[in-house]
Amino acid sequence: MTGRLVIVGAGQAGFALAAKLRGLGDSRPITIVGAEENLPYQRPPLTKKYLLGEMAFDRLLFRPEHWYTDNNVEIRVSTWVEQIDRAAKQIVMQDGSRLDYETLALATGSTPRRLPPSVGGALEGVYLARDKRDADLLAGEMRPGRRVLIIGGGYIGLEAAAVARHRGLEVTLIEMGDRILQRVAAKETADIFRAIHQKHDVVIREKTGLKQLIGRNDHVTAAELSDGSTIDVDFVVVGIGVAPNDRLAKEAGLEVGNGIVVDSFARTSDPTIFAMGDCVELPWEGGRIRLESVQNAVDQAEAAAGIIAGGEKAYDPKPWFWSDQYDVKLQIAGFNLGYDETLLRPGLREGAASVWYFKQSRFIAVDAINDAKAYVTGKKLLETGANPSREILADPTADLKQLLA
Ligand SMILES: NC(=O)c1ccc[n+]([C@@H]2O[C@H](COP(=O)([O-])OP(=O)(O)OC[C@H]3O[C@@H](n4cnc5c(N)ncnc54)[C@H](O)[C@@H]3O)[C@@H](O)[C@H]2O)c1
Repeated sequence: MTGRLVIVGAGQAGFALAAKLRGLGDSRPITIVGAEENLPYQRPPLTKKYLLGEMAFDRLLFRPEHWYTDNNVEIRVSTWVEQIDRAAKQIVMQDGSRLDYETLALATGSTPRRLPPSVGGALEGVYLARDKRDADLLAGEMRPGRRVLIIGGGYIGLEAAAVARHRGLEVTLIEMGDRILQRVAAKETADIFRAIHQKHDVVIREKTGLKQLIGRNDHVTAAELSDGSTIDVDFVVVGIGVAPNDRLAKEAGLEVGNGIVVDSFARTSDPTIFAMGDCVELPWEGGRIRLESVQNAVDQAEAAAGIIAGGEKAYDPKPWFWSDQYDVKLQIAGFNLGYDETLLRPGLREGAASVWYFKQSRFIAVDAINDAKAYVTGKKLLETGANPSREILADPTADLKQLLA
């Protein structure tokens, strides 16, 4: 029988790899090792329905416990991997125990950036929003009338703001960049989301960073902002980005850039070690990128499963993302890296719109806001490589179907 596949990381990518291999009929022994105490679960609802209390944790699990036994997938939770011993083909746990592998897969994900203790990051009442534990702690703080400061105007910050308003909290969100969503979306999309949050009484302060958090008895009570103002707060949510978990790979001497470097077959610089998901840097249009998304974790892991099982099909990323805030659904198809032109298309229904991205006149991505038709059309165009007519896009009464003719 083929030797053991060890998967380090029990998140979306690690689970998808094991599930796909079994789906392909591959029966080699598999062990998934994860630092969290839970069976693998979906993270996106943690800042949406789970945080709102509208979804029980059981519904977040990818599979119930018996799936792992039924499929001969050993799962070791609450287990921290300390080192990869490539010479011995073993991983080394924190307690010194070792596990042999024939093939190793690193699906270690990413870690949220923390506020340094020098600015009050270690005070009580300062939360991240990454895993179930964070979401449970945050949910306990979300009571009507309380004042929350959200640091960071990315998806974490905006989704947390929407939940907090839903729960009746007073919300201030600060973004140190020129505008919210600067890393991930165009100005037009940011303008729409700023207006939506302002309509829901979120105070959004852009070009405003944190000077320091102030505490009493070790608990945060106020925040001094970069513009010299001070606001009183009951607790703080930090959503200031993530960094790839590439330490194990780096220390094992694998090639690491902005994440673990892999080829289109999810292979690292060691042919017996694969890597996938948030922790990797992968080939993209002649360069390399890191994609932080569910789509990438699943699709890359599934492509890697094909390779591990003996196939030859390379991973060709087809990025898509989504975000839910209030009653607004943002769906993104494509990846807007390096865009030099955008087109805002108002939707026919109130509150619907789409932002189309171009790079050197080539269509590369669309943000669809409450506009499923724009999303589906954009996705299809990207699949076929067709360039949409600007005239049709710019005419809100034109049927997008024409673009696919
Ligand atoms: N719906 C979704 O797709 C979704 C939802 C939640 C999280 N995520 C993912 O989770 C990861 C983390 O999200 P995120 O929102 O933390 O990251 P992000 O990098 O997208 O946004 C962080 C924001 O914080 C700002 N910032 C950084 N330091 C700051 C400071 N000291 N003061 C004020 N602002 C500061 C940055 O300028 C940036 O705009 C990302 O990969 C994100 O895409 C995705």
